[in-house]
Amino acid sequence: MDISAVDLWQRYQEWLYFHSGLGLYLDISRMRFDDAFVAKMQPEFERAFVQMAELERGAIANPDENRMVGHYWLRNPDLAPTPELKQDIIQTLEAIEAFVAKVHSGEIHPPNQPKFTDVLSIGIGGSALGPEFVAEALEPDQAPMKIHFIDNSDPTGIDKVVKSLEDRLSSTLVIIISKSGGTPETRNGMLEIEYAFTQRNLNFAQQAIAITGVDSNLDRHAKSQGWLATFPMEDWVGGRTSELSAVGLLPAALQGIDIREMLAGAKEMDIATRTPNLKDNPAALLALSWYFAGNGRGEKDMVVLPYKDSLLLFSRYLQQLVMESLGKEKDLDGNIVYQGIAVYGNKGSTDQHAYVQQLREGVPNFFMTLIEVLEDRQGPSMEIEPNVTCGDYLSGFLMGTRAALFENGRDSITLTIPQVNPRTVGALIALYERAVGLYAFLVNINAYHQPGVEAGKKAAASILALQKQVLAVLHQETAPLSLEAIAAKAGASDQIEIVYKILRHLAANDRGVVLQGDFAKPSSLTAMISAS
Ligand SMILES: O=P(O)(O)OC[C@H]1O[C@](O)(CO)[C@@H](O)[C@@H]1O
Repeated sequence: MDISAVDLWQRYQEWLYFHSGLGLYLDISRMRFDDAFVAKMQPEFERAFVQMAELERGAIANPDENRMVGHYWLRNPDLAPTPELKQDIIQTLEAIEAFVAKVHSGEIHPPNQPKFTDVLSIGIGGSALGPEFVAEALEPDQAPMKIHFIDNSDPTGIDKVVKSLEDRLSSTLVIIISKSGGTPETRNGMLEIEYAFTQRNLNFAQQAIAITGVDSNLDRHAKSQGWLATFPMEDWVGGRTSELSAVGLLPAALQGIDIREMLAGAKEMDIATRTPNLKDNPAALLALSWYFAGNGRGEKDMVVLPYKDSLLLFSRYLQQLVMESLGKEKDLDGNIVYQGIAVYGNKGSTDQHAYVQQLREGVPNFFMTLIEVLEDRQGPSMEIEPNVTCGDYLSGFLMGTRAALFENGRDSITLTIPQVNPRTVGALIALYERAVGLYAFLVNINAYHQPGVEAGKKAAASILALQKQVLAVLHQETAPLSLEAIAAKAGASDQIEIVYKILRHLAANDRGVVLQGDFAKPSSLTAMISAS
């Protein structure tokens, strides 16, 4: 499509979406679809709008897990399918606010300290990415509490957090977030921090709270240990759509972020994205663009570049939301489809000095989403050059990248918000949640399960079970054994490579295992339990 500047300006105006309440613009004019494509997609969208309305009314939209999908109810409890669910949502929100007020006032405080000073949030995936994104985007200058995260089973990462908190560990409120209440990384983080508390004679239970599914292992553990509080994570809220449940709201409120405004922004966006009319529905416009870019098969990656440092983690947040929702082997009819859209990005203009070279000139396997924030900063800016500020440069870089990409046949979407604030962040979250939901209906997949992740978890569990067997074998021997012999004795002859890697890891960590031989030739190695 070779288009003149005048026609492009026309196309821009024809496709521009503007939400006056939020001051949000969506521009898909630089996606090169034509009218025939839109006409072809129209009936597909009509179907998707009907399916979406059913989902919001409480239909089982996650057939595998036999669950409703209710994150939309969180910001408008009146939509909940039963009065009980509505009441639960309202009560949880009120409980969060009451708890946070007591923490901020010092009514709830750690033993021997007048107030909690810090929050340590331990969780992974959907139980971390939303709170991390929001903390980075919205942390107030004078936050009443500073937040820290553990979102991995990496001992060095955990040590770093503990070290940074050291003197304030005694006034740190620890939140363990896990819907299932059984995710190993989160459990490990909890045990490590509990240990750090014990070593310092601190009482973990009196500084801990849990956000988890009712009656999960974590819920029972927290209650039996007398933790400060527990907050529910409803089974109809998926991890990656949980930012506006207790998972995201409690940490945000503790940091002094206005969570009612986040909910209000999301609610306003939900209303806009419920419109069953393609051109008036920003989520449908996004889904249309994604479908066009990747042929409805994810053939192109979604690069997300917010031109605002505080939105740095948005692409990481979207990576889970989009890829865990859309990355599926089978469609709803059981056909093999290998669906998905790969998402990556950090921020502009920083990334222009990294990989944008390839985007402009290299393999054209992506489409871009540029996120623009109209307000440069609060207060006036100095002039870098006559009549030019730093923010003008950032804006110029964004427009320049958009133009340079388009010139070279690379499509882009531009999303513009007036400011990064709780309302616009809530709206962004809601916009992408709905776009993912609509796109999933278009390509006929279940966006609300994650069977692929389970396979990795099971494999990891079997490796740890094998490690125990390997150690048991070694403890029965006094002479060094070859890897082959160890694997055979552990009943895992077909797993010799894993046995080797387990032993190499144990040997590298003073775990009582000695490996000897030529390290360039693993088959020459022998292992034994060290003498000491
Ligand atoms: O909140 P949980 O149950 O600990 O799960 C954390 C994350 O793990 C996953 O289940 C994938 O392993 C995500 O979907 C989820 O957000």
